[in-house]
Amino acid sequence: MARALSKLVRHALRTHGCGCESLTVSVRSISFSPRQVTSDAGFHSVSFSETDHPKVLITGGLGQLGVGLAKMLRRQFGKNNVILSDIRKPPSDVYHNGPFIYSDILDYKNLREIVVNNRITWLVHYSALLSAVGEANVSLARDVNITGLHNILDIAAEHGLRLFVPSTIGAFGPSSPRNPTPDLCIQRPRTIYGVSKVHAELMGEYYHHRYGLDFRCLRYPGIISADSQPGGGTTDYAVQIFHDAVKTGKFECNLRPDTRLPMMYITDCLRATLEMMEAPAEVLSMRTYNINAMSFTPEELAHELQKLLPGLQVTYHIDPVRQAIADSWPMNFDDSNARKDWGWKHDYDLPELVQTMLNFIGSDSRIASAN
Ligand SMILES: NC(=O)c1ccc[n+]([C@@H]2O[C@H](COP(=O)([O-])OP(=O)(O)OC[C@H]3O[C@@H](n4cnc5c(N)ncnc54)[C@H](O)[C@@H]3O)[C@@H](O)[C@H]2O)c1
Ligand SMILES: C[C@@H](O)[C@H](N)C(=O)O
Repeated sequence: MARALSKLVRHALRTHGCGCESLTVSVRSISFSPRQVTSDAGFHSVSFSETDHPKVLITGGLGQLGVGLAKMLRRQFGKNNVILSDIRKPPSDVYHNGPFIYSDILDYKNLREIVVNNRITWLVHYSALLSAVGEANVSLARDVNITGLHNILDIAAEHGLRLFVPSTIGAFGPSSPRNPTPDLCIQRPRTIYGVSKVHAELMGEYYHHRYGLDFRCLRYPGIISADSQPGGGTTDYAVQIFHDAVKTGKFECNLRPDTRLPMMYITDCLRATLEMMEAPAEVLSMRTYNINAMSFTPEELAHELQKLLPGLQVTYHIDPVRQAIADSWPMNFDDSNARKDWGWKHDYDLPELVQTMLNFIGSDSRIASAN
C-alpha cells in the first residue's frame, strides 16, 4: 500500500512539474508518510545490536520527571548513553552530571541532527505544557503538545527509534467512567492538555500500525516528587503540601478537600517507564496503558501527614480552573492490563509516600538551615 501511494505521489509531482526535485522532496510535505522515508523501510528492526545499550534522548528533560529519569537510565545504561535536552538552561549539577543538549521540539531539523549525530535509539518525549498552564496558554500548548509531537513521531519513525510518550489521567473527561477508569472507554477531555494527549495516544498507535513505529505510552497519574517541582498541573497541590508542611506548618489547598485523584510516587513512575520500554513487544497487547499506585483526596493526604506532623494546619481556597479540571478526571484508575501484560506493580502506597517525602524534604531543609 505504501509502495502504491509512493508511486501515486511521484506521479502527482511529475504532473505538477516538480522536475528533478521530486525525488528528494521531503515526503512529510506531501503528507502521506513520515519525512524522507522510503516506502519499504522496515521500522520494526532497530539499527543497533540487541546486546548494545540503548542510546537515549529525553526531551523536556528539565521538568519534574526528566532529571530523575536520566539518573535512573544512566545507572542502567551508562552516563554517556542518556542525553537530557530542553529549551531551558540547566542548573549546574544537572549540567555536570551527564550530557545535556539544547533541543526545541518545534525545530524539526535540530531534532533530526541530534538523533543522527548521537545515534539515538530510544526517545523519551517529556516536553509538554501541563493541564493548568495549558489552559492559561492554549495556543502555546497546541504548538508544543501537538505540533511538537508530530515532529517527534516523524523523527522516531524515520530513524527506527523506540518512542515513549507519556499520557495522563487528564486524557479522560467528564463523560468517561471515573471510578474506576479503564484503559478503553470514552475519552472526551475538556482541556487542551487532555485533547493533545488523546491525540498523542491515537497518533502514536496509528504510526505503530501504519509504519511499524515502536510506540509505547503510559498514562501517568499525578506524580509526587521531593527534589523536583511540578510544572503547572492540577495535581501540584500534592507536592506543595509537603514543602509547606515542613517549612511553615501551614498549607492552603487549591482543590476541595474531597477531590479524589489517582497519584504515584516518582520512583514508581520512572521504574514503570523503564519496564514499559524494556518489555518484549510480544507481551504488549496494547500500546497505551493506564498505570496507578494509589488514590486520595487532599483531606486524606493531610490526615496522613498529620500523623507525623500533628501541628499541620490545612485551609482551602479553591482555584475554579483546577477544580473544574479535577472534577472531570478519573478518581480511581484501573491499571489491571499493565499488571497482567508486563507485570506492573507499584511499591509506594500513601503511608510509604508520606514517610519518604517527609524524610527527603525534612533532611533537605535541615541541610539548608545548617548551611
Ligand atoms: N508530572 C506529572 O504529574 C505528570 C502526570 C502525567 C503525565 N505527565 C507527562 O510527563 C511528561 C513530563 O512531565 P513533567 O511533569 O516533567 O513536565 P514539566 O512541565 O515539569 O516539564 C516539561 C518540560 O518541557 C519543556 N518544554 C516546553 N516547551 C518545549 C519545547 N518547545 N521544546 C522542548 N522542551 C520544551 C519545559 O521547558 C519543561 O522543562 C509530560 O509529557 C507530562 O504530560 C506528567
Ligand atoms: C496529571 C498530570 O498530567 C499533571 N500532573 C497535571 O496535573 O496536569
